[in-house]
Amino acid sequence: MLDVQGVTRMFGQKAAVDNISFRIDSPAFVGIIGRSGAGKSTFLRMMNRLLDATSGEIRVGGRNVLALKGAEARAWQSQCAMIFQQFNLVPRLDVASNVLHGILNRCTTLQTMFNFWPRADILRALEILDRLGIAEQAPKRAEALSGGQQQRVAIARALMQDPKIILADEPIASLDPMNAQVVMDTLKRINAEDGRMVIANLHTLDTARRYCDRVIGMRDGRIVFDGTPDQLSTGVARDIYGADAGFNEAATSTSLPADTTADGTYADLMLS
Ligand SMILES: Nc1ncnc2c1ncn2[C@@H]1O[C@H](COP(=O)(O)OP(=O)(O)OP(=O)(O)O)[C@@H](O)[C@H]1O
Repeated sequence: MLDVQGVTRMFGQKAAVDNISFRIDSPAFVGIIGRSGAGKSTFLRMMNRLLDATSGEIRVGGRNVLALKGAEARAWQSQCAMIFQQFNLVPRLDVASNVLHGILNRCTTLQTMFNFWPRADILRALEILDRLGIAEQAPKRAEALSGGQQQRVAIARALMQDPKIILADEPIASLDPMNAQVVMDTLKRINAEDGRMVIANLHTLDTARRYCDRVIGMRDGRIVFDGTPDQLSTGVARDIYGADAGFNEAATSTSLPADTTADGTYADLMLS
């Protein structure tokens, strides 16, 4: 399904992503973990063609998507929708229009200028918002929503593209644990119900363990771990994060403890 072969991205003399290879054969939920600067975002940005690779291939359905040009490259970008830590919505625009922006590249300039969308597309956007539990927010400005709701709007916009793959670059890094859980549950549902592959860069081990079928650990641009969440022991995590013997897993936790209190006291620490 997805075959990454020897992908490298240089910035000057530095390899941000250094000759990485892996295959994903099913529409799995894959987490990429590693400390800040490990190369996680650079990889996702290459996959989505926001950034060119220096060398290597990413084969999907037999073709190398890194070599696609023009309209074919744009078509590929629709098939692998990306969501970002900062949501990247148009803040002053209503939620429904933000979702419809997922199909911007299929619309004429006039349609976009006058915010005119075919009825069928509007209905589909509302259907997607309803599925994600935020239909009642459709007429509101995006900026009026909470972070968790905004990220669900961004997921709805991605779904509007009907992508095969969803790339999520630290989708919960700006959210409190409660909203983080809602967003991760949403991504998991889309993965399980629709069979869309999800590849998510994650800062925290507990999230990777809880949601992923497979975890890839990156360090200094290289893959240093590729396995199941069960295989992600504290020792392995220590290697991935380049931490010393004093490494404390709690320092990468965003989970809600069972006894989270009404005043919202919980561990909200990340290793960066
Ligand atoms: N445009 C750029 N120009 C120069 N260096 C860059 C550029 N983008 C990324 N880098 C470098 O490439 C390396 C990998 O960065 P990248 O953002 O992919 O890491 P990351 O694992 O996603 O980290 P974070 O979790 O902080 O986002 C870092 O050393 C970074 O400084």
